[in-house]
Amino acid sequence: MAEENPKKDLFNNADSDGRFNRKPSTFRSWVVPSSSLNSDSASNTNGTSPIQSFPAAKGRYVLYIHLVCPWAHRTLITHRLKGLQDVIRVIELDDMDREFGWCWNGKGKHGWTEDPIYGGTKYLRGLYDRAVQNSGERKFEGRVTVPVLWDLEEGTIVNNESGEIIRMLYSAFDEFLPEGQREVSKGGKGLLPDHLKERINSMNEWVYHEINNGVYKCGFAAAQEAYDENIYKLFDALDRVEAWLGQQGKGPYLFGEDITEADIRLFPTLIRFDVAYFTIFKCNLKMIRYEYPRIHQWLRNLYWDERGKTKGAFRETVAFDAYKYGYSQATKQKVVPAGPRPNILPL
Ligand SMILES: N[C@@H](CCC(=O)N[C@@H](CS)C(=O)NCC(=O)O)C(=O)O
Repeated sequence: MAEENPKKDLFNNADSDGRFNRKPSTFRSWVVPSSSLNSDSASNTNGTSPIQSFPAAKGRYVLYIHLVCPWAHRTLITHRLKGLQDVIRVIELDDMDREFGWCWNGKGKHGWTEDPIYGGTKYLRGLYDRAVQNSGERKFEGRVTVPVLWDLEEGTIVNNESGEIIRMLYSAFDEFLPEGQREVSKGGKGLLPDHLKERINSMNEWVYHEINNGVYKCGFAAAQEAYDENIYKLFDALDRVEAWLGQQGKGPYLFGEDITEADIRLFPTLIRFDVAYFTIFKCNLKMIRYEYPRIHQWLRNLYWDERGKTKGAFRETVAFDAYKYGYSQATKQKVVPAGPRPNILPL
């Protein structure tokens, strides 16, 4: 049975030295506002697929996600925060097969058992194959990851790098949104305002390496040295966020009064922390709820949002039970932990 004895086990996440190394994403094109479309293609720096510009359009693009994945989660939060529900359709994968990867297994709210757009395949891999077949290859040979921004018109993947997808969602589709929801109308209060861009970029850098990806370097470590090398860096970085929130003074968000990209990128990791990374990924020197009072407050402000700033974009995209199950599955543990309870404390 494939589940018992896969030819290639996708749940073996560490390299031969026991370390987890996240590979660069393969598809790196951009959707741009239709008015600024430039037909030139530049060659890609990582030598994979060429970088192209795709015109923004309503109903043309689809975002494929899985609720467990924190990288997909940031795209889902942004999609919801921006109010893009009628512009970009979201399709949820509901399971992971050890040999063939992300799939539809009838467990999602729609009960899909195959790709709801093209049919014929139950695996996201089918879409990756379709994307490369358009450029003459037979099969996609890299890692099949979520999120994916798919173009229905050209039948290809525009981009599968979450950090880039969220940046497209901030403003590329604004022409289809009411004036008040456009990034430009928000001035200095947008998701990535000019005056904060440099500081946000520099925070992204360490948060990505030490926290977003740091939890994976601990959780997928298959050698003691690999775990030891990363666990202290992770908690040093969390200490740094705790101190950061102290210096910010008024908060309640990482850069003050308004939600920015920095919050969107940190939230998916920290909402999973106590319920999955602490228990299943052995990121267990401290718990957010007991040992990081400022981070805990920041997290609950976003989740419970009593100020009406989030439009439910954070809380309604969270799936605690899926995290407990999904990370247990990804680390080949047969038993799913029950706690901690509650999944998140009230404000
Ligand atoms: N750089 C990518 C990483 C995405 C990623 O690694 N997603 C994971 C799920 S959390 C995945 O699809 N893993 C499947 C695999 O590597 O086989 C991004 O940020 O979009």
